[in-house]
Amino acid sequence: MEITHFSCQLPDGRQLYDDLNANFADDKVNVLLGPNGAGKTTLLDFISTVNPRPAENFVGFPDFKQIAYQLQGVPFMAEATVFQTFKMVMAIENTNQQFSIADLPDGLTKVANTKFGKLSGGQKRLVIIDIISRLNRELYLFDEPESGLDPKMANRAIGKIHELNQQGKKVIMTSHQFQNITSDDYNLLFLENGKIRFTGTPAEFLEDQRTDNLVDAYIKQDGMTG
Ligand SMILES: Nc1ncnc2c1ncn2[C@@H]1O[C@H](COP(=O)(O)OP(=O)(O)OP(=O)(O)O)[C@@H](O)[C@H]1O
Repeated sequence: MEITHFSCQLPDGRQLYDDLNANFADDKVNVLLGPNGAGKTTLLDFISTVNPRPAENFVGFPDFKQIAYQLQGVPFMAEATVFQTFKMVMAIENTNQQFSIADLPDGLTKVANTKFGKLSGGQKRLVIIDIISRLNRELYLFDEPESGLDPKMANRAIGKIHELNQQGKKVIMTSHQFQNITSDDYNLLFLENGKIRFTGTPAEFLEDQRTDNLVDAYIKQDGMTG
């Protein structure tokens, strides 16, 4: 999957993307990094076709029916319980699986009968990530999946995303909490001032910025064009 020579201006005239080129690895979890307002979420909107996706600039991405997208917002009914929400999605997906409370992931069984609207922000995010991970798609997009999660749950969310990729699914996520993303199974793409400024593994990012700390590497990269 690649984006080639993509430019886009915002309605107020700001140049959000300026001849942007990006290469996404199929066999790694792609992590879009970059400062607030750089355009990470909007890029996921284009990839997912929430925003119309120009075919000449977006090459090798699956059709929207083959994409699952975890938006930052909350897509489920406030009045349905967690268990009903899972059951409903499984029924729509036509998986023909029997789904019981015991099938809910750790951390959600105790709120199985709580209404979705009454969950905490982090619990809502956990439900969304778990449900999305159960869908059968070619490409999964996650927008700041660890945001608002406690460290244990954040690790679990990242673990699920990593597992999807290990099962052969393509994954692109955005993140501001990448300190624990250190293995070669990740492909970092640093977006800033309209272009992808760096692409490579965490180890390559550290080497590029001559440091042994990913946050330092991020700040140094940000300082180069910011
Ligand atoms: N349809 C739109 N109309 C006007 N401005 C828009 C539109 N879509 C995006 N923007 C602007 O584009 C910029 C990039 O937004 P985006 O949400 O993609 O950034 P981001 O990198 O995901 O930021 P963050 O890390 O803070 O979530 C913002 O300044 C936003 O206001």
